[in-house]
Amino acid sequence: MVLEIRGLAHDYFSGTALSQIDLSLGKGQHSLLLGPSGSGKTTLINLICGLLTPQCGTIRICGEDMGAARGSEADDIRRRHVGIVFQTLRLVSALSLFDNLLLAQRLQRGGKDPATARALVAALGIEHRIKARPAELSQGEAQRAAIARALVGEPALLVADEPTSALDGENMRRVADLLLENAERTGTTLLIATHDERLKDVMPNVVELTPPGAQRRVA
Ligand SMILES: Nc1ncnc2c1ncn2[C@@H]1O[C@H](COP(=O)(O)OP(=O)(O)OP(=O)(O)O)[C@@H](O)[C@H]1O
Repeated sequence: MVLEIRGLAHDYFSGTALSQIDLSLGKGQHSLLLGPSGSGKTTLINLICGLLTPQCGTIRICGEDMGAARGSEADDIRRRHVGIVFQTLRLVSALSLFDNLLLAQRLQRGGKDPATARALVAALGIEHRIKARPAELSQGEAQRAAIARALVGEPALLVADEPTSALDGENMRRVADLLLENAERTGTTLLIATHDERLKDVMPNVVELTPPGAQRRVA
């Protein structure tokens, strides 16, 4: 299994954010993590990425125990196995699009592979913008750059946080297709966290997340 979550729960001082989450995704499987605002999507992503420590339950990524990992150990598991498309994209503003990709490769793989990075930007239709800085990109180009940055290290698991909520129907479809096509091309397992119900039409495998207390389906 690329991602295996069992009995995961998380409380903040303000109350319970997640309770009894079970989720398994194998290589190349894709799933939508669908839930309204406050249902715990970001909390779950942060737990999967090792940015939060689980209070209860287990998280394994490619067989490695992310839930028990601490600090640099969690960073290391994330770097080796997980690509993340953040809602706010988080490209490095001082670097060109291409240098953002080479930096991500170096951090994730310990070396650069310009040919792979170039092939990816070509596949995403932004090859002509590789020298541009993030501020010079359109919103759609920046979004594709963020997808390229997340995929360029060839992660086993790609996690995308609300990649489409701000987009109109046509662009929602484009971004979803880009994520799916590129994840399929690289054999990457894909988890999209969103409250955007429109994505149900594109990704049939849905894990519903509702504010704590409700039942979740095990994928
Ligand atoms: N750092 C925190 N401290 C206390 N409570 C928090 C914290 N982060 C989130 N929460 C609470 O936990 C619950 C789940 O929040 P979370 O951000 O995971 O939900 P979400 O589904 O990602 O929401 P949104 O779609 O609005 O981003 C909410 O009730 C939220 O108020």
